[in-house]
Amino acid sequence: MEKSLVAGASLQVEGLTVSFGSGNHRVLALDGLGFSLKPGEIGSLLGASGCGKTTALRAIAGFVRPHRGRILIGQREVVSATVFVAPEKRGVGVVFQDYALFPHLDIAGNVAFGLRELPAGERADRVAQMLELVGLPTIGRRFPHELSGGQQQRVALARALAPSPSVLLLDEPFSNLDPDLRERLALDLRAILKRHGTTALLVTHDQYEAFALADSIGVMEAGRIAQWDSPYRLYHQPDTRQVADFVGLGAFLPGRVEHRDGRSFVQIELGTLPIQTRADQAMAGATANAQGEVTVLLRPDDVIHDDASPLQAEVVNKAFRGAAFLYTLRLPSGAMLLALVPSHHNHAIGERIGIRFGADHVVTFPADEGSRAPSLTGPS
Ligand SMILES: Nc1ncnc2c1ncn2[C@@H]1O[C@H](COP(=O)(O)OP(=O)(O)OP(=O)(O)O)[C@@H](O)[C@H]1O
Repeated sequence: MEKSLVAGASLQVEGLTVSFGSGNHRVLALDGLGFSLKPGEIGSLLGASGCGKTTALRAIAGFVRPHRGRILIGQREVVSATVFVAPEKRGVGVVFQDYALFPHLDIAGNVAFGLRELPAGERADRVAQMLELVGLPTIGRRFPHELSGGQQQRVALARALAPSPSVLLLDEPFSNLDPDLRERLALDLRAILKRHGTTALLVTHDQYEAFALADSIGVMEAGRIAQWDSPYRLYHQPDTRQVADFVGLGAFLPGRVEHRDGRSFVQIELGTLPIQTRADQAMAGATANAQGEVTVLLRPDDVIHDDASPLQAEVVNKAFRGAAFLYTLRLPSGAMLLALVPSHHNHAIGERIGIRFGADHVVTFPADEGSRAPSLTGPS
């Protein structure tokens, strides 16, 4: 029977500041970074290259000494103005990008590496338990070079989990794997971490990896958190245009906020969109200029294909996504839009199709300045 497993601890990071170099060559890698994870929660730091993700992870692990800030693991302060606990005393496990398995040790030897204090019998039980947990119960006698990349990644995870770390840190653990395997392993890893009750922090620049794995995601910009939220809210309610740009696909269209009969609306080329929630209303109020002009974010799933709609858009491009097509559409004004349409609606490039707005929320940002054209966003 499976032994009861130790749940993770909370992780609290406050005002973490790290810089490298000096004088003109000084780089501020972390600029007052703050966030927290509850015991058993999986968080992710997501951001473009150079935004400070790896430095954050290394500071939590204890490989980098911050200039300012505090880190608490559970109730224990591991970093403050007067405290610096050595990496090996923090109870933190790390899974690196390249797995870093020991080539001369077999798989059981690798997983047993952090268990030297346990008596041999208990150690063997724990290794078996961990290999079972990651779905590789029979490979203990093989060597790392005899395993696939995905299997090596699971062994690295088993090794990191074996000493029951209070917090597990994962540094782009899937980046060496092919894209199909990545998302599947991210989902498997989430199930394993949840079963184990491990608090974990993943750093990645791949939003789909973060979406598949994390309960909460912090989008980082220039060494700080731009928005810390659930994957759903980051996608549907981004606080800033930069976050909207970084997370998910979409289009930015010009709009105008109007008020009638005590209700607010946004007028865009797709029609008049009622602003339903107080949060959306507050955002529209805060972002509109004196003329009421705003920029409206439209995700591909906000745009519905409807043959009966009077608004027609031209198919400019299409990408088959299995269950759906991602269409790039040109509106009569010339503005571009993305639409996710069930794949039995197979339209040719150049065809005109009816569309309408189909979301229950409206996300607005300050209006584009001058000649800046409406644009598409997202990695694709
Ligand atoms: N040891 C170092 N010495 C000098 N500068 C460093 C050092 N480590 C990181 N930096 C700089 O600090 C900034 C943040 O780097 P970091 O590696 O944390 O970013 P990242 O978001 O993890 O990027 P990537 O996704 O490319 O790994 C970058 O400008 C980087 O060049």
